[in-house]
Amino acid sequence: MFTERILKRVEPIWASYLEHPFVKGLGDGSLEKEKFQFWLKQDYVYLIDYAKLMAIGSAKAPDLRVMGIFSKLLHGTLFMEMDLHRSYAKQFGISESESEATEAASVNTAYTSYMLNHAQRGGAEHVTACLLACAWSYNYIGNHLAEQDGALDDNNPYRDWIETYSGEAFTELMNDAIALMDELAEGMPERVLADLEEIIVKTSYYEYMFWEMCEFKAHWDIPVK
Ligand SMILES: Cc1ncc(CN)c(N)n1
Repeated sequence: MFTERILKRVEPIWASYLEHPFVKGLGDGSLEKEKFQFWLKQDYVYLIDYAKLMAIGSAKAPDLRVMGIFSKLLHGTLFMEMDLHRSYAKQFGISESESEATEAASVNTAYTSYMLNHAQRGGAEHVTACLLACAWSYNYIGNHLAEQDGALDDNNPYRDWIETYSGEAFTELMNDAIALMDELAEGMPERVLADLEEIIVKTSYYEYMFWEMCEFKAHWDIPVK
């Protein structure tokens, strides 16, 4: 299976997320509120562009069934995953319009532009490669954090985050994305598989950079005089 080969390649990158202070802070509840608020707003606009990937995937789908899979992923992003953000935003005093109007920071812009560029230039298999690390690595993080002592205690403010990304609904979407990747990669020449692998590795690096961006609340921080 193509995704088995992928997992071997990206797991060391994903393991580094578990050591990242932002991710550790989600797990033990020590993450500063301001850093989480930064993630919440940046991730909201990230997910708007991420959902557009699936709309592109639907348009490029080889048949109605695959079109339906992209559409399910799109619906899950807008109305399941983003509900988590809306619920946290309410808790943290951020309005929906403020979240939606957030200016994407530099790393966020680079990451979504990278994915949308490859999705527009390639076929449905490239679109799927673009969205895979995002879904899969959050589930990987959610599952690891859920196993940690105290992570799911009532007094961890990030418990809902961990429960969502390790939960059944998100796992189902991730499994759909993995199965779709394997199906579309089947029979593709090595040249194409190498391109797909490159996209998944690069998006995995972008995932790390996104955590780093949120840890330092980095925006477009160039000291212009
Ligand atoms: C940056 C990022 N990467 C992944 C996910 C999980 N869909 C997310 N919400 N945000």
